[in-house]
Order: sequence, then C-alpha cells, then structure tokens
Amino acid sequence: MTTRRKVLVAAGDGIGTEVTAAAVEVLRAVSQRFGLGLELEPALVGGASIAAHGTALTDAVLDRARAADAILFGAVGDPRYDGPDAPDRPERAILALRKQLGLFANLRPVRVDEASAGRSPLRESIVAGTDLLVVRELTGGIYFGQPRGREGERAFDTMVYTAPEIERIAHVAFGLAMRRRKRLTSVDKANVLDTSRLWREVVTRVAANYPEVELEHLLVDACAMDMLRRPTRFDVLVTGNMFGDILTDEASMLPGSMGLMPSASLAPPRPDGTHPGLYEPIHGSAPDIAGQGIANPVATIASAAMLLRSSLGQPEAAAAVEAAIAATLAEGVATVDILGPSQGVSTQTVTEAIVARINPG
Ligand SMILES: NC(=O)c1ccc[n+]([C@@H]2O[C@H](COP(=O)([O-])OP(=O)(O)OC[C@H]3O[C@@H](n4cnc5c(N)ncnc54)[C@H](O)[C@@H]3O)[C@@H](O)[C@H]2O)c1
Ligand SMILES: CC(C)[C@H](C(=O)O)[C@@H](O)C(=O)O
Ligand SMILES: [Mg+2]
Repeated sequence: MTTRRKVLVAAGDGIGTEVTAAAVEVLRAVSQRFGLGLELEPALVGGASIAAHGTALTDAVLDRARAADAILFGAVGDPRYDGPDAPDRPERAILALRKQLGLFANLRPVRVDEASAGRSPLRESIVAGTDLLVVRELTGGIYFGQPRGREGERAFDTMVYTAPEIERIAHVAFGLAMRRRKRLTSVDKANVLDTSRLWREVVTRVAANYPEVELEHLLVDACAMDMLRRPTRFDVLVTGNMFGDILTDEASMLPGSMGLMPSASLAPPRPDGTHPGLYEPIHGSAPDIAGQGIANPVATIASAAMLLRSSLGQPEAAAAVEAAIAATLAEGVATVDILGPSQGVSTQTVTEAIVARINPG
C-alpha cells in the first residue's frame, strides 16, 4: 500500500482553531509512536481566509486539499461575516470543499456505552447501548440544487436528487450495514416530497443487492422522535443532506454533547482501498465559547482517528487514539459541556490526558 501521510489541517474559526490544535497534538503523538511520519500542513479557511484574502476558500487551498492524502477540518463561521454586505460567507469553504472533492458520503457515528450513559442529559435507560451510524448524503439535495436565489422579499432553494446520487449513497450505507448489525433505516419525507419518493424507490431497488440487510423506511419527523424514544433500535441510517444535518445535531444529545460527535466525509475509494476524505467534528465554531479554552476536543480527536483509519490506512493508530479517548473519559477527565462548570476541565487538560495515554514516554 502507498504510504499516505500528508494531512492538510484547516482549523477555520472560533473553537475550530482550539479543537484542531488539540487534534494536531494527538496526531503528532500517534505519528511518533507508530512511526507514521505524518506531515501536517496548516491552511486558512472560512472567516480566517476572508480576513486574509477576501474569500472563504482560495484556489491555492483547494489545490492543496486535492493534493493531500486527507484533510482535518475544524469549523467555519464568524458572526462578523453574517451580514448581507460581507465579502463572502465562511461556511462556503466547507460546502465548496465537499462539492469540489466529491465527498458525497458523510459518516456520523453515535455511540453511548453503558459506562458513559449517565453523562447524557437524556434518561440513562434510554440511551445506554446506543450504537448507530448516520450516513448523510453530502454533495446534493437542497444544499446544492439550482435555481436558488433572492428576489427582494421572495427567496428560493431547490431540492434535487438524481437516481445515481441516491444509488451511490445507498450502496455505501448497505455496505456499512453488512459490516455491522445488518439493519438499515432509510429516512425521507416521502409523504410530501417528490425527491423523497424517488429516494425511497431507489433505496428499495438497491436493497435487492443486499438480501441479508433488513431495510425499513421512516419519515424524517417520526425518525426525529424515535431517535430520542428508542435510539438503541437503530443500526445504520441513510438520509439526504439536510435531514442528516438536523438529525445528527439531535443525535449529539444521546452521548450528551456536540463535542463528542466526529465525522468522516468520503469520496469513492482509491485503488488501495483508502478514501480521499475530510474529517471534522459535526459542531460549528461556537462563538459563544470561543477563546475560553473550554471547547470539547474529543469530536475532533475522534475525527482524526477516523482519518487515520479511512484515508491513511492506519487502523492500529486509529484504535490507539480511540482507546485513549475512551480511557480519558472513563476516568472522568472531560470538559464543561460534559461535566458542568464545577468539574469540567480545559481543552488542554483533556488533550494532555489523551496524549499521555497514546505516548506515555
Ligand atoms: N462544519 C462546520 O464548519 C460548521 C458546523 C456547524 C456550524 N457551523 C457554523 O458555526 C457557527 C456557530 O453555529 P451554531 O452556534 O449554530 O452551532 P455550534 O455547533 O457552533 O454550537 C452549538 C452549541 O453547541 C456548543 N458546542 C459546539 N461544539 C462544542 C464543543 N466542541 N465543546 C463544547 N460545546 C460545544 C456551543 O457552545 C453552542 O452552545 C455558525 O456560523 C455555523 O454556520 C459550522
Ligand atoms: C456549516 C454547515 C454548512 C454544515 C452543514 O450544514 O452541513 C454544518 O452544519 C455541518 O453539519 O457540517
Ligand atoms: Mg450541522
């Protein structure tokens, strides 16, 4: 297998810079322990890039993203660029990277083991044992459909899905279900939307290739409810771009914080079986806590573990990072979002605890 080791680190804005710095420390430690020779190259994106270059994503950074073996992304979003007169929107950086790099499959795992169930704001008996994976279509749907625009007091967006777009994400989801508990829930709004009726039809067609997988269709509103009522009933879920966005913020309350939710955004596999990919926490730049040193770095560090496994082909290094995260949390070392202001510790303290477990030297 080709040795893949060049990682573009796009920290972005707000807590994006804080949690990415934490994940970089962990990647350096794991690189040293496993002799990976990782090359970590910083890049400006989002509001930071607007401030420096007037655009959320420069062509140079896009080229470097294409050339890298993987991308570690923090978060973009800066209230300074929210207004109608802003030169660009920070969020355009992540949307353009996903689209331009063909990162159509967004994997968002959610796990709540028995030991950590007590940390959820939801009832322990409901969330304990949750182990689900949301497969979100990431380069289509209402996020990218044309036409879109604003005409004075009228604005419009277009929801479009084509059968090939649905087919390829369905194959990813069925493939993952085959490696898990062989249950797939396809989430749509087929009682209202034509795109969802096509979605349902195509997913049902693709199911014929995976007779061992039990497929169910669920309307997105009912899914939102069942996610809180009986999350343990889900294995793999597959859904469109916007439904996946919303359902995964909701799902973050199963483990108890957005700061625990990693993600991988993958393009089709390369010949060596690894994927070009971008890895990021599902949360944003959190302007409400930025600069305080209290952001939870776990989602980004867990995203870095996914990067090691899926884009760099380093499953042992990935497992070492995941084990270090689990041990740190199990020992009760966690940030304020998990433990509250009296017991929560800083981003740096959590990071050091994770690094110490990876590289005790
Ligand atoms: N992929 C991305 O870059 C991405 C993702 C989501 C939102 N955003 C952007 O981020 C900005 C802020 O959005 P928002 O406030 O709606 O969502 P957010 O995810 O930034 O924050 C939501 C809430 O969760 C908390 N939170 C989030 N991550 C946390 C962490 N790691 N540790 C502790 N608490 C955490 C925040 O403090 C806030 O209370 C917006 O500009 C939005 O567009 C970017
Ligand atoms: C920042 C925004 C464009 C993004 C999305 O909606 O995809 C975010 O909410 C996410 O979940 O990654
Ligand atoms: Mg989101």
